[in-house]
Amino acid sequence: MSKQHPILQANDLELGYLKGNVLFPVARNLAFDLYPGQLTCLMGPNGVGKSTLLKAILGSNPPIRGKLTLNKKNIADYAAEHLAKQIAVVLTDKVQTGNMTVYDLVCLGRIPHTGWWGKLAEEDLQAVEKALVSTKTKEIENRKLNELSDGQLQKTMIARALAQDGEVLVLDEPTAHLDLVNRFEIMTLLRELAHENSKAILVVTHDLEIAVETADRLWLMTKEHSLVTGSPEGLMIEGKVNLLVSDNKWHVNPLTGKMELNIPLTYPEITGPAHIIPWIKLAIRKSHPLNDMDSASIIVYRDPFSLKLTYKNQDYHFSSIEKLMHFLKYN
Ligand SMILES: Nc1ncnc2c1ncn2[C@@H]1O[C@H](COP(=O)(O)OP(=O)(O)OP(=O)(O)O)[C@@H](O)[C@H]1O
Repeated sequence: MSKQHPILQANDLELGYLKGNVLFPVARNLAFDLYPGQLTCLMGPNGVGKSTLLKAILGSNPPIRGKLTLNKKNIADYAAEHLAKQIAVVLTDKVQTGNMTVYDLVCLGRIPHTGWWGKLAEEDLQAVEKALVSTKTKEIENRKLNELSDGQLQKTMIARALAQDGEVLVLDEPTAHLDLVNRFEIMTLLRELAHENSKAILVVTHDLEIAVETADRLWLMTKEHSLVTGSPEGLMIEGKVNLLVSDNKWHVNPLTGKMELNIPLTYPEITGPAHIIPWIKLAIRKSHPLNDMDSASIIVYRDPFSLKLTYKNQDYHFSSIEKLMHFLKYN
């Protein structure tokens, strides 16, 4: 637990949209603390109100009721230009500035300090340089934005937000269009930035596995329970990550952190290397398993790989997991 004080705090928060005099409520009873030096991931099903919460934090959709403070002062009481110096944001929209270079875009992060037409002073140039170096975009600073891969563009957007040099960094699904390695890289980079630069970083993501691996805290947002917060490890141990799964067809496996179908199933006794057993269980789940599997047993042999299934007092040998799956499916 951080010894630092929370920078952003909410209590009894209610969020929604006013259209004329009609209120469309989205979420209520939200309470949270966001700490500097930590990476926090906000997760929840589509439409639950994550972007609405980000808009409230950014001051663009004020709460219907409740308290939302930045450094103990109501967000609603900040002038827009002052809030922009404190909170930097990376949204999902693609930037339409193809002809601009990485360096130019990162310089735009200084606008809250210099104004649109302001000249960059020495301190601004230093902030830009630091942002380029810490996001590892220095080596591509002269590249045009329309020549970048999605991963490079996302790092550049993060560099721009960092150059802004606020205490809080808010990102809406920064890994949505990225491949697996880049998703881990971006989240690891955000974790490093939070820890090394003492930033409070709040990321909306749907990627449970990566969030569990990289975040210091998770905020789980659901219609029924508003916001449940804690360390990923604690929420896994208590089974609370299952709050993300509203459908009773699925659950999060507490051993692997992965989503699994809820098939009531007893597995055969499986003997073999620990890292192979979950994959054999997955193969069994996908193969419409035989009756009485609990009385069966499977032994896994290595070098060369093979499997022995003992079922109803008969032994069956398979040289691959696919052959075992075929047997389970068609016998
Ligand atoms: N400008 C708006 N006016 C009225 N209702 C809105 C507005 N923007 C969003 N909503 C509604 O508020 C609810 C929450 O939307 P929000 O975009 O915050 O969800 P989300 O959790 O970010 O979803 P997703 O994971 O799909 O991005 C939805 O029912 C949505 O239709």
